[in-house]
Amino acid sequence: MTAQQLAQRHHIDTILSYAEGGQSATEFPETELIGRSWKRCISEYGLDPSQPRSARIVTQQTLREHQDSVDEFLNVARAGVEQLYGMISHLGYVLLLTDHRGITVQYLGDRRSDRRLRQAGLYLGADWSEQYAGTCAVGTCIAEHQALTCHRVDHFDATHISLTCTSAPILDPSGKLLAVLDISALDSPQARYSQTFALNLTQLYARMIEDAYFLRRYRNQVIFRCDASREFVQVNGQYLFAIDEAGRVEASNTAGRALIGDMPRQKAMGQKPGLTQFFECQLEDIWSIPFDQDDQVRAFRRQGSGDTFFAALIQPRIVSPRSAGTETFAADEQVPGLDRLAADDPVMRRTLGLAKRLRNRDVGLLILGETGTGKEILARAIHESSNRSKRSFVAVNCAAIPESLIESELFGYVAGAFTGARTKGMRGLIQQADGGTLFLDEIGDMPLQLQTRLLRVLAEGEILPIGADRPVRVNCRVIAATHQDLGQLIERGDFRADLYYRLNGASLKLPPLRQRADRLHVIHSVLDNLIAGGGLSAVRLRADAVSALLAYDWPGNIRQLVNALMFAEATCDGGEITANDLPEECVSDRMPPLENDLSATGPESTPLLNALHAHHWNISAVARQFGVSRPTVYRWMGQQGIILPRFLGRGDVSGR
Ligand SMILES: Nc1ncnc2c1ncn2[C@@H]1O[C@H](COP(=O)(O)OP(=O)(O)OP(=O)(O)O)[C@@H](O)[C@H]1O
Repeated sequence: MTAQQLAQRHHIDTILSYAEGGQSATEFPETELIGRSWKRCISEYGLDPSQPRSARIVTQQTLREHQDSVDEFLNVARAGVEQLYGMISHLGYVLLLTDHRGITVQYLGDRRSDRRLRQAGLYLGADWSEQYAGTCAVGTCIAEHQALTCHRVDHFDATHISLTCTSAPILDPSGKLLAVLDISALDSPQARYSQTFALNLTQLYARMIEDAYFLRRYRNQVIFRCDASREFVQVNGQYLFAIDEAGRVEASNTAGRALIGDMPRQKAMGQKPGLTQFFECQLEDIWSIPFDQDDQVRAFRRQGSGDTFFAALIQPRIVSPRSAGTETFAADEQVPGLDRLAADDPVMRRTLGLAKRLRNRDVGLLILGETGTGKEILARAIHESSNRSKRSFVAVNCAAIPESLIESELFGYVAGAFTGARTKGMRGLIQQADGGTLFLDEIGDMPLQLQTRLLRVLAEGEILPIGADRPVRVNCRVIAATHQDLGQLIERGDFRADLYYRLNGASLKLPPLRQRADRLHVIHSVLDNLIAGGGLSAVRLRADAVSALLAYDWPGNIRQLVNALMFAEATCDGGEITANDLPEECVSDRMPPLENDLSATGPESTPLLNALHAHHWNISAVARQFGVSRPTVYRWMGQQGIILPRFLGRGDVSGR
């Protein structure tokens, strides 16, 4: 008896003993999956391990029928199959592609070993169904819907125990098994782990072929392709969804189905899941992804988990009348002044989309966001991209003007209106914004009685300067902003609900920097702006600095980022900012104290006054010195009775 015959005899004994329960399934075979298959072979298919079967090759006629049933798929799979074979042929592997019944419909192997391969069933037309061939990679993959390696003695049939075979399933867009990709070798090392790489490679190619087929099947529909990696989404995005014009998912690849759940079941129940159910987005967010531009990737946050996914749209090859309807949404106008404020953060995109649509309408806009998130920058950008851009943008910080002066500042006064008034009177800030935009920052700090007057301006389009007997018509667009919860202020009776509704024609949310998916873009654009504006010399950020900036929490948002970059530029050497050059709080694990954690009134009034003097009443510089926002400094000043010199009509100043 040859060594091979001995090994086969031993294998038959092992399986017979297993069938009789002589060996426990945990000892042999090595994996549960193979054990299940052996059981099926014996009890379901009635295969006899002592009767090894030669390979079954179907007739030419039958083969053609099997090939014809997957003709379109074979055309798509060809390139992937040839590429994979190019990688493995020199290692002694052959490649089989079978249909869902296990019939080999495509085969690539070494002609020099033709006879041996044919004998082993590694050949075109071979039947690798579990029912016929017993436990084997293809058959067991079909039965279990799972990729696996069937290594040597894992095979049921003793004639196969020198083979190592690895298979992965390929599913159609509805999740049904379409084909099996297999790579097999006539001889292999004993150790099963020698095939780990084969398993990974086969799974990778099975997925690529499956995706290529999906793209082919849905080539006339818009495909929403997404991935957790921004860089990979366009080359190899994992998740594919064919969508209709309402953003409903018609079909998805295996990964996509796993991501959004059991689609076939939902479909059977007559529900077509919409992408807006799975991502925190509106339909416009999806259709605003441009098809034909370099930067055609957008970030989306998953509902619930908040995980970020990056998405691109693949344009249909033929624009059907149905998908042509999407053009109403795709008309995502480019407005450079607004577009430059964000890259692919979903909240920012929605905010900017709304800002674009409303920039030339006279609805009140309310910008909401933590301190330093760029509320004033956004208001300016809206003004500059609107048809009011030729006229003034007047910014009023309601927290910065002492309550006693805010009325005259806003409404102006006529000559001789009150003692101390300028002899010629003064045009108020509202009037200065005539034809342009009035930006009311920190609107939550506006005194109640002035809220009433402001409401009248908004409702009637006219103001009554102090001391005037006739109102003056003004036509200004009002944009208000706050970091406060106006709802709470209204409940406490500190803010008028009617003014709130008048100001809040639409609210534009600015997310905190730490939540923005486009933080990298913000960091570079802030740096570029500072350099272009002459505020910084031309420095570059080293990778460790970028990592630290991306990881930090930014309680002071973009303003704090501006300060951190200015600090780093002043301390760095050789035109390169490293992590070591950043302010300590940005690189330490310790969270910097939040502004609110600082004492309510800030430093003692002497240090505050000293700082104001030292910085010539430059509030931004004082805010930087204490590491807080400008409104906080104004709040401290208000609490300590310190008034800006220009409000006192003097060159220098002290407390009240
Ligand atoms: N997109 C951006 N690109 C570059 N710099 C920005 C951007 N957004 C904001 N900044 C900078 O961040 C700082 C804070 O911006 P801004 O004053 O608009 O914030 P804010 O939300 O109005 O602050 P506050 O609530 O304190 O009034 C400014 O120096 C501004 O120039």
